[in-house]
Amino acid sequence: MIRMAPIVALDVATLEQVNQLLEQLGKIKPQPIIKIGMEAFYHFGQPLIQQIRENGFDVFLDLKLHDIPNTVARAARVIGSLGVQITTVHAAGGAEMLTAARAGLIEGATKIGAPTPKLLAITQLTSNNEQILHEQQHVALSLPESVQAYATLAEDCRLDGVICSAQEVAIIRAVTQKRFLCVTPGIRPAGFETDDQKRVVTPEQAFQLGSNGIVVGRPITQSKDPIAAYQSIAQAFKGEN
Ligand SMILES: O=c1ccn([C@@H]2O[C@H](COP(=O)(O)O)[C@@H](O)[C@H]2O)c(=O)[nH]1
Repeated sequence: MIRMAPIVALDVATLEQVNQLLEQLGKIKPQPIIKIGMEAFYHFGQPLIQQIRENGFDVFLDLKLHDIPNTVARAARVIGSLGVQITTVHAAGGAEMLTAARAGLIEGATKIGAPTPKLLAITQLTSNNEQILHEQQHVALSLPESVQAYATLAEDCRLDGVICSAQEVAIIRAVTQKRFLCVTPGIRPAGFETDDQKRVVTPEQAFQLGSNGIVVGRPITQSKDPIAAYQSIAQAFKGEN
């Protein structure tokens, strides 16, 4: 089974913070994968991706595309040409949108002669729970059923995997091929604040539950010692690059 090194979510607001974290994380071997989300990308854009790649990190560009198929295909084409390793779309966009995202990504990557980034579908955000699903989204399925249905849809559209909570990995494995990836945010080492995350697990639990990769932000980036925080999480998850 693929076990990636923990992915660090670089959700910070200033270049000073970015540079400090990259300098610290650059000392770790194997180097973590760096996740650029909306905040960092909207602030610093493509030059930041370039900078991170030049520093030898793999990049997970987490822009969670969700729009009409044509718009998503065109955006994915751009993302495919950026040389990133992983990117995301919302499964809720439906089959036509997911297929368009994949096609756009392949086109963009082919244009620059790079490998096509892994495309992962967001199932249900780890900040959602049953109550939100039923009372605000008016979804009749249970949360695990909804996640499982989105995983099946993503696999049918030939995506590489999904973003889910490690709590749902087993039910996804029950209906997907072995190579299908389950990458899991909502990670909190024991004793940490859960913040806005609802479906949380510890790094140890994520490993036991069979997650292919964990995404960790605040427990590392807001730590007084990000290197020690990363290392302790990496030891618990036992990922590789
Ligand atoms: O369902 C999802 C999808 C994406 N995320 C992203 O992961 C990190 C988690 O950060 P923490 O600080 O460890 O909570 C963040 O960038 C989210 O955008 C997610 O949490 N859940």
